[in-house]
Amino acid sequence: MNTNPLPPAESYKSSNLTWHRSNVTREDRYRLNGHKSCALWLTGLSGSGKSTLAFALEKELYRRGVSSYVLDGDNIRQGLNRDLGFAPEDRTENIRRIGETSKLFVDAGMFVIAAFISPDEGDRASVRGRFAGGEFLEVYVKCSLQECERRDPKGLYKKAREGTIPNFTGISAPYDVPDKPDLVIDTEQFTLEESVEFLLSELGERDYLNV
Ligand SMILES: Nc1ncnc2c1ncn2[C@@H]1O[C@H](COP(=O)(O)OS(=O)(=O)O)[C@@H](OP(=O)(O)O)[C@H]1O
Ligand SMILES: Nc1ncnc2c1ncn2[C@@H]1O[C@H](COP(=O)(O)OP(=O)(O)O)[C@@H](O)[C@H]1O
Repeated sequence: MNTNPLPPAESYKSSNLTWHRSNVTREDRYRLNGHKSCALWLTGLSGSGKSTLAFALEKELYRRGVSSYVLDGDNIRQGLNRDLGFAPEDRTENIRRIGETSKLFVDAGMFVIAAFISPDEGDRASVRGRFAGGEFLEVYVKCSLQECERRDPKGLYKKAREGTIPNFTGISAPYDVPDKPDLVIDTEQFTLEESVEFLLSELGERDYLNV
């Protein structure tokens, strides 16, 4: 199994590096956990339902004895990525770091549920490129801008319309609708429970939930 696609060497700031292999294989970790691992990458507008869906799915996986962990934009930006803002280059670095973090979780044999707007198709493709086939599923959390703005769970759209939040995705910054997502969850069509059930059944059918 190809577990380590490496980024191009010219992108490293350091030289004279050696890759150290673990004595524990991916298959060892799968056997220990009783399931495989995968990154579920949730992308969508603010208010589309990424966080709600991510944490509901995490809870259901937990109930089924499956190890998973949510990486959520709002949370990560208060810790690991607190040095980053919302300019395009900051978003790119945000997504790159989360892609690398997600890869560590998958290497460790866990499911990672990454909930980030991740508006740029190129940034999302770069993350996908860091994973071996089958280790990464892009999930488009689909919801119209109109409905996201109606929900406005944090009052951010209102502020963005008033001009107090610059570079706000969907209002004053772009969102690239995924071209070929692996899965689509339309949160205007399906309830939260239906969406979680759908994701669980997809993981089951794709044979991730056993060894
Ligand atoms: N300018 C601007 N644009 C978009 N979002 C903003 C902005 N400022 C703050 N927020 C809050 O930050 C959350 C998005 O962070 P992400 O790390 O997911 O963004 S990105 O992927 O780097 O585009 C986003 O969370 P979600 O609403 O859960 O998507 C907002 O709560
Ligand atoms: N079918 C649905 N799936 C997920 N969230 C929904 C759904 N219907 C309504 N909502 C609501 O939409 C809002 C989505 O907010 P949130 O999960 O923070 O989105 P995001 O993380 O994409 O910004 C929440 O208030 C949630 O209760």
